[in-house]
Amino acid sequence: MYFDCDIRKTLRAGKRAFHLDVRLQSNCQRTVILGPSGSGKSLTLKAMAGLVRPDAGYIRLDGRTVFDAGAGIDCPPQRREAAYVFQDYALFPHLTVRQNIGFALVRGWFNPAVAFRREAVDYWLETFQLGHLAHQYPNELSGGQRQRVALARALIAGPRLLLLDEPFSALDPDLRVTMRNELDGLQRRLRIPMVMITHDPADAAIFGDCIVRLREGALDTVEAKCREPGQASGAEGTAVGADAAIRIGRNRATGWQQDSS
Ligand SMILES: Nc1ncnc2c1ncn2[C@@H]1O[C@H](COP(=O)(O)OP(=O)(O)OP(=O)(O)O)[C@@H](O)[C@H]1O
Repeated sequence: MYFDCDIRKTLRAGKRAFHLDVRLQSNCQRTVILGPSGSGKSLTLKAMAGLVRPDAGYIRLDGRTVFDAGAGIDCPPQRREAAYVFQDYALFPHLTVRQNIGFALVRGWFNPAVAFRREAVDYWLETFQLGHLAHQYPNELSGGQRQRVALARALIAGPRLLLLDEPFSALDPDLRVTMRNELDGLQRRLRIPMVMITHDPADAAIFGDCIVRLREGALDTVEAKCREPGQASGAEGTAVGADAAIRIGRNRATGWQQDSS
């Protein structure tokens, strides 16, 4: 299983509470999470990355337990071997392209030096055709170049899972097509499993080996593209295909509710 999560979390803002209650396990190379705004997509992905701490449940990534509320396990994000790429890429504005990419290789409080050289950084600069931009800063890059830097920074640490939060939303339509094709080719080449949040049906068509729909903090539907006819699917079931299996859990009445307290 690339991931296996059973998480619950309640977030409160004033008198309202949002309840996330998601159980999901998948061995699909490419999983897409869809759902209306505010349905809990980012919270789910961030919980997997270790950026949001669930109140209860567990998270296993590639067979390794990175969070288990009952057992008191909560690996910090940098030890989860899952790379999270933010919607706005979250590059460090004061670091060059080379330093941004090298950041994941540096331990402690120090940023990589401007002249930071490592074979791995050179490899990713070349892979993403960023070599000629190595000394530029994020505000001197185009949207597509920034996205490539963010992906290179995510991949350099050799993650077991790539978590992408709307990776193309900041790009104009033409560039979106280009970068979608680039990521498609890269993922096929590296065979790195990924989970992507998107609103764009074109992303789901390309990357959705499994498509998970969330609604009001809970699982709504799951589709596995290569699902064999007649196999179970629904709120409690399993959809299994040739190389894809996804199991989905309860779909309780969750989401934004008036807090009665
Ligand atoms: N820190 C917080 N405190 C209170 N509520 C929060 C907090 N963070 C998120 N929420 C609420 O949790 C719900 C789910 O948020 P989430 O970011 O996961 O939505 P999403 O499905 O990713 O939406 P979008 O597509 O708009 O990014 C939202 O209703 C949001 O307002």
